[in-house]
Amino acid sequence: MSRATLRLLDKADKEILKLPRAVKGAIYDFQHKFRQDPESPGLRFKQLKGHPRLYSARVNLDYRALLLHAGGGDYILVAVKPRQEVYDNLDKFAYQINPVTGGIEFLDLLTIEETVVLTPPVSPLSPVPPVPPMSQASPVPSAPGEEIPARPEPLFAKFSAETLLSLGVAGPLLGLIAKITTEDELLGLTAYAPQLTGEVLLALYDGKTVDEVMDQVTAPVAVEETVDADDYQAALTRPATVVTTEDTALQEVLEEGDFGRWRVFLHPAQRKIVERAYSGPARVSGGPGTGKTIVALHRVKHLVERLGPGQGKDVLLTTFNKNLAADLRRRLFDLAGQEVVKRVDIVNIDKLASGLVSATQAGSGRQWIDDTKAVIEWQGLLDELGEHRWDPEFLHDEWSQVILGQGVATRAEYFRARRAGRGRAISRQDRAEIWKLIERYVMRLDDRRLWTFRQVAERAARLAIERARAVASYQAGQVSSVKLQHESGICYRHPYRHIVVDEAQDLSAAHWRMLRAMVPEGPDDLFIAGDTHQRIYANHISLGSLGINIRGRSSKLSLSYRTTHEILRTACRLVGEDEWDDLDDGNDDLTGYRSVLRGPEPVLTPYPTWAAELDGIVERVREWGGGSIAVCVPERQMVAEVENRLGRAGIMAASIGPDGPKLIEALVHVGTMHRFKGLEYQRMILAGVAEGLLPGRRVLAFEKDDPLRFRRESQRARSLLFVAATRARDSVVISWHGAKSRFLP
Ligand SMILES: Nc1ncnc2c1ncn2[C@@H]1O[C@H](COP(=O)(O)OP(=O)(O)OP(=O)(O)O)[C@@H](O)[C@H]1O
Repeated sequence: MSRATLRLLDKADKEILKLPRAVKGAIYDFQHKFRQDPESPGLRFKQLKGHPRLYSARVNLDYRALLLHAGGGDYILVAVKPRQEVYDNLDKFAYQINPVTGGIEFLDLLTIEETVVLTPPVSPLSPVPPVPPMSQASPVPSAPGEEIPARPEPLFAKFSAETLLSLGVAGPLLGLIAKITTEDELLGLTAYAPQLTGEVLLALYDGKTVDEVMDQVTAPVAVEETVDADDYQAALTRPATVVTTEDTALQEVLEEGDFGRWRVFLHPAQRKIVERAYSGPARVSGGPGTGKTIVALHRVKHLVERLGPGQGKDVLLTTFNKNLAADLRRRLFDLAGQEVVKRVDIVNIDKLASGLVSATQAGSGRQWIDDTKAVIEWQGLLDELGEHRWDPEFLHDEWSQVILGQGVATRAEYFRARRAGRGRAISRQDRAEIWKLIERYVMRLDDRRLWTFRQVAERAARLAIERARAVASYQAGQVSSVKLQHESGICYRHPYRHIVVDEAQDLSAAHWRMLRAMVPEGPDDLFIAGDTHQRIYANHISLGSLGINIRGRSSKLSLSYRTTHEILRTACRLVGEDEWDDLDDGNDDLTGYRSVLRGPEPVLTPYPTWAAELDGIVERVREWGGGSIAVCVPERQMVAEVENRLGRAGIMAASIGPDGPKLIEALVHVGTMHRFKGLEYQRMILAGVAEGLLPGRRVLAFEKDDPLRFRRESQRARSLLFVAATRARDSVVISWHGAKSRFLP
């Protein structure tokens, strides 16, 4: 017989991971032999009685692999079980093409029933030892005269079988679902049920209506075409069939356990976004932990593979800071290997801008400063001038966002410039005054040989635009290639064929103008991942007005893979009822944002003083003992205070700098909320969440005089809190001293 393909089904790995080491080793040899020739006599490959598509094959003396035949030479590994268990339980295996999603599903009712009977631990991912199946559990006999307690109402009694099926719940599980009465039983079921069944049931259990579940959970993964219930070959190619690719090393998946799952099992909603062909710029949004970064990485791999062999760096992958860029590089390497990484420029946005500018020698001999230092310079200037009408942050934002961001070059242009999202309206007279102050400020920076990153980005945008124009003239045959001698070398094409952006919500207008000019307009040019609820720098932009038209090419992810349902619910309350933009001229919200993970409720703890709160942090860290722990605080000097207090208690702590944690192996990482962008911890303490700290006193000062600005700054403070709370995988503690922050429930 000819060679066969073998893919691993999502969730099958969870049971396989619990098998004895020797069996896992034998699976390695087995898959190799099977791919070479399934009919090889040693494999004892045979169809299982009563299951036209289900086969067994020998892994070793005692274990058999269960394989689902998808047609031709294509097989899916759905389970590995003790030999006798397979033959004794043939009626406990079921498979289908889900009529709603068109994806292949395998149901190991044996494992599911075992898990449901036991009241499992809180997390559905926790390993569960086997116990007798539900059908065999006998009711406890009651003593004579003792009242028989009423059996609780099954959780899903009010939903008809038709309703559940229309939402995509797997038919073979309906009988068991009808018996479920507790949350623990439900979590047991969702641990091994097909993904959509679990998501639908948990959403209903959490109180969503059938219509909401249809819109938010089912519709995003439903297929448009009519599903042929027997065409497994067609089903195999659909995003809803969650399997490894044919060439994935199964052994690696099995060895890495949960850590490697993002590489091989994309959620159908994620896979659709990764593989779609877009006619222009596309954007993916979604709450924290929904896998936007994972999707961006898979998208890069997809684009590089589609480009075919080549030498150059055709794809740019960029993000907000250096630390995140380093993480993207590591992950892309894990996902796609060196050959793909070689084709991708992975660099944070300011480095990309400064690289362009340095190549032209512009700004040489200058020191480049960040926003914090730039605001200090503003303060210096205003003090010298005795100017009190405008505050330094306002002027810095006005200059950065309106003037540099839009490439405004003259006073006249500034009078006409759009100030969308900048808060209070300003008069013509105000603009004239502000323009004068900005001229003074730029002169001050020049005198001091300083350059802000905002200026660098603006210069980079101008250079990229000039270069794009030159390329266009060359391509139109108007200029010879010799004339195209650019400061950074000869350019006869745009620097990149595709650009993928992560953490898009924090890029400035100048960054976007630069990126737009670095890739030719056309199919799949820009792929943008971000969440405006997590915007922690003051960059409000509208992609459309910057030449990036994402209309009709936006998608949203809503299932969090990171945080538990409980943390997510609290975090959403922190965000409040405000309106959030969608990076364009519309609004975004967190509708449908959910998690199938369960855990303890976040703890909210008041303290009388900061000293008492510091003691509380020490106690909590001691109680947790280990795992990855972080403490985040609203202000910089509090970082050192937490670090010192932990140090005095003999707990090794390290602060998080602009390039990430200074000592990765420290038990506790401590940082300001800004530093937690993109990071992930098992347990988090959010300390100092008090009025006057979050929102800070500076923000509170605007409450009366400038309500628009107050709203904007409060929104940013809320975002900080939201980002911090959603870094935690398992537990969150929020504490404060004095009056608790108005953002807390
Ligand atoms: N399909 C998947 N399978 C397994 N794990 C996943 C999957 N998608 C995402 N994850 C995991 O979920 C976590 C969050 O993913 P990711 O960082 O991509 O989310 P995000 O939306 O970019 O989050 P944030 O907005 O908070 O930065 C990561 O640990 C990631 O490995």
